[in-house]
Amino acid sequence: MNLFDVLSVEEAKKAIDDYFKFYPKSEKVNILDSMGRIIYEDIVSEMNVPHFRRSTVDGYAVNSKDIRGASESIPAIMEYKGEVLMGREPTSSIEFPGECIYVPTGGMIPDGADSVVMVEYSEKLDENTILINKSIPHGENLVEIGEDIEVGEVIIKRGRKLRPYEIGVLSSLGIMDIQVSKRPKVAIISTGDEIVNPKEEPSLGEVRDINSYLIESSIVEDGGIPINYGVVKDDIEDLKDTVDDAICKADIVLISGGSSVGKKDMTIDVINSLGKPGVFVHGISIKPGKPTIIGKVKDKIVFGLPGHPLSAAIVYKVMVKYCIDKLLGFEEKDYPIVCKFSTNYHSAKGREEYLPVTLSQDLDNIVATPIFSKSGLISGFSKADGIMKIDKNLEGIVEGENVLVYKF
Ligand SMILES: Nc1nc2c(c(=O)[nH]1)N[C@H]1C(S)=C(S)[C@@H](COP(=O)(O)OP(=O)(O)OC[C@H]3O[C@@H](n4cnc5c(N)ncnc54)[C@H](O)[C@@H]3O)O[C@H]1N2
Ligand code: MOO
Repeated sequence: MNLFDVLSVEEAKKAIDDYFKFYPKSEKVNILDSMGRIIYEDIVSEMNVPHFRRSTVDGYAVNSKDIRGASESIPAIMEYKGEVLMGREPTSSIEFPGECIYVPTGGMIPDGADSVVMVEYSEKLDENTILINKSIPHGENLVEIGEDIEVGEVIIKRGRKLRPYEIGVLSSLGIMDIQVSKRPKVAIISTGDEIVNPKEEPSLGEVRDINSYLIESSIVEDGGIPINYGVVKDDIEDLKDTVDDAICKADIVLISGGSSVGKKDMTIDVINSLGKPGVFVHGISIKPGKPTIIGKVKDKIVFGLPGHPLSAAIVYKVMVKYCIDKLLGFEEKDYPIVCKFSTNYHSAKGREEYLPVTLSQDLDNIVATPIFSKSGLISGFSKADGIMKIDKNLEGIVEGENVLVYKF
């Protein structure tokens, strides 16, 4: 890899777009299994919600003209025409002038009424007479037909990540099954003679596998299905067989470690040996994560992630998630928060830098404080509240400057 040949993040994404057309696939799920999934098609309402006029209070349904000017000293005298039962159609309407009907919260408004006076502003004079001592405008305390959702309205747009609110909307429309994007399968292979299963006690020179756990969890968080191959030692034939198998089973293949220039760094050779065009990116101007590899084999995208855990995590977030989102048909709208930076910081000009930060609140601002961590260490991210992106054209940030932080 030549430092002068590395691509910017945007150029690397453009290269991915040139080599791949990702098409989301869909499957049908029950709405209770759809939390966090990406909806595959627009949901158009076939009905009005509510489909009848509904009271939002316990009170008397009236024609607002009848109680115009009513007050405690001069109440409106109304004829009581009975009550609406919950969940039932009213058995009568009200006539103008002078009639009212009792309606419970959520009850259907009888014809002839245009508003509901809360029961607190009424007094029962006798079995047939109600005094109303408050004037309210037309439309007060009721929900009109279609006020929530109108027939023909696109109520959930394709590509939205489903939250409890959308699932509530779907149930209000009686839609119990929906098409969502299929979860992309993402294979993760950790490489390195020194990497041992975390259940084992590492000898001197060995380290426990972090990356396949870190990346598997990230894949789950982002809506993919992880296929974890665990650790493969630095044997080119073993690695080729494992990557070949992963290419058949997964939509995206991640190989962690072996992306740099050491004599056992064999990711490039493995990708190139399995099919054309092979590797098309080696090196991205990003910190951490520079020695990233991206290739294409049998129409599948294969990433060589740098072995350092923080580098692998950043490259996953910036590049791999980009592909997962495309396979899901999801465009994340991520709104960073504006924070004051707590110190002076010299950044790597020419490389887009990602810096973990902790957040705190002073009198006027949210303050972002960097966590100085080497990319080979893991604990930095677990202490961080978010991550800050420093533009590749900046030489640094000065204390008190506004910065944008993406919360974890
Ligand atoms: N001469 C150069 N050396 C290095 C360069 C360079 O440009 N020239 N780049 C450095 C950078 S930056 C990074 S990042 C790393 C990337 O290295 P590799 O992708 O080849 O990864 P390894 O050498 O296999 O591992 C690096 C480091 O990370 C540890 N590691 C690997 N996998 C795991 C895992 N699954 N769990 C926990 N830790 C893991 C590994 O033990 C090494 O310590 O190269 C620099 N070198
Ligand atoms: O790119 Mo390395 O990922 O800086 O540590």
